[in-house]
Amino acid sequence: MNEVKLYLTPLLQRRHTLCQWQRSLHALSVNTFGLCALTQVVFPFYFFRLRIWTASKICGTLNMLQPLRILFRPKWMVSRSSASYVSRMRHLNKIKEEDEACRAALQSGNIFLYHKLAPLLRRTDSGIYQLPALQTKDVEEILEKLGEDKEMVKESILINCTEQNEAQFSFDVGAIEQAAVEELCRGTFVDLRKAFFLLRGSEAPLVARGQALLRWHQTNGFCSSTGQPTQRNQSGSQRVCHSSGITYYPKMSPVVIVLVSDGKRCLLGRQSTFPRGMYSALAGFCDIGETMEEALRREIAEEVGLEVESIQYSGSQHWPFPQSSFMVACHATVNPDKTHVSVDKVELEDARWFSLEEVQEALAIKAPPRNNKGEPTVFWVPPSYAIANRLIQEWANQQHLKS
Ligand SMILES: NC(=O)C1=CN([C@@H]2O[C@H](COP(=O)(O)OP(=O)(O)OC[C@H]3O[C@@H](n4cnc5c(N)ncnc54)[C@H](O)[C@@H]3O)[C@@H](O)[C@H]2O)C=CC1
Repeated sequence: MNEVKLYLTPLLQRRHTLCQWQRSLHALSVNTFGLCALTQVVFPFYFFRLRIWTASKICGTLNMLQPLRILFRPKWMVSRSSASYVSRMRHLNKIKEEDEACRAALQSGNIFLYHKLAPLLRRTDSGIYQLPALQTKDVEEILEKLGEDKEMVKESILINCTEQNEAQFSFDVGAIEQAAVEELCRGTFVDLRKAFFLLRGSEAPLVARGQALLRWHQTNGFCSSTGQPTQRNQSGSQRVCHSSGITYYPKMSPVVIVLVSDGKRCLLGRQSTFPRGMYSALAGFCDIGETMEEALRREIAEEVGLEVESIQYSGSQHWPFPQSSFMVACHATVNPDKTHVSVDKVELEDARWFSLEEVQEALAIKAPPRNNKGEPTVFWVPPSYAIANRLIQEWANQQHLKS
């Protein structure tokens, strides 16, 4: 039930980003070259290479003159100085692995506060919500002011590091009175689902990552083999049971999410727990030992009784609700002569084919109109931060280019 709430207020605007156009052109180029063979998956290597090619088409011919080696690099490696990226990743890895280095990094690092897994947000004068990054000494001061042991700050969990190599940590103050911390920090602890709507850019994935790590530590305090307490390393990248020697690492459950098309329409489904009128791409957890392609084909067969003919990788996303999932997003096609949908009513309330016009209308909705009970009254799709939205947007762009 909670899961549905994240879709209630789609505040963020959908943007036709360069990436989306690149992906659309990429998809079109794949079709043009007749590469819709059975079970075709575009691996990240090939995918990124084509993305760079399509970006060059859009931006003019200049990029085409880049040295060939650039063509084999992902986009983020092209747009950034690789030296700074490499040094940042090496620095991050060092503080992740070495306790002493991590303790030193914490002294000058940034800390994001959570209260019982709800992140602290601060509203700026211009009404924008931000994730306040506190310094370690600030957090120590807050703890002391509230009569707590300032050493508690050492329980912070490493999340990432900034472009300036400053380490970023998450720290849960759930044992302390919420209002007192909010007052001292001039902020509010907000449920993560709401925070996802309020934050912009890279702050949403960052806050989700911080929460996912805190949640994992809070629920993995004991060894499942011996029942003994597990001990974390300084960065929080692992927990060890010294009795059995077992090391535990934070985990994500792989989920495949797929937008099925018959060439002209796309298939969307809804669960009974979704808000009224909302349809999404079909998703399902991978079974152990399955490949992504096997999971995708199985889920589509189980949920809607269709056989997938071709698969095209689109992208991925860490999804923190209700617990960490690793969403692998794909487009898939079915034979246009075999499109009869038979819905598994245990899994889905409904699934049906939608035309480009219907999808475009749904994508244009910022916030669905509601009846007097507050229920949406039209067909709408998940908000832009969900990878389902990206798949639907990509499909619509591709259809638009085809027509
Ligand atoms: N980011 C996005 O755009 C979207 C994300 N999702 C996410 O994808 C995931 C899967 O979607 P649904 O299948 O609709 O979810 P669901 O929550 O309806 O789960 C379906 C079934 O999978 C099983 N299950 C639950 N947790 C599992 C786990 N960790 N490993 C293996 N099996 C598990 C349970 O039997 C459950 O009934 C959910 O976490 C959902 O939040 C779904 C749609 C869009």
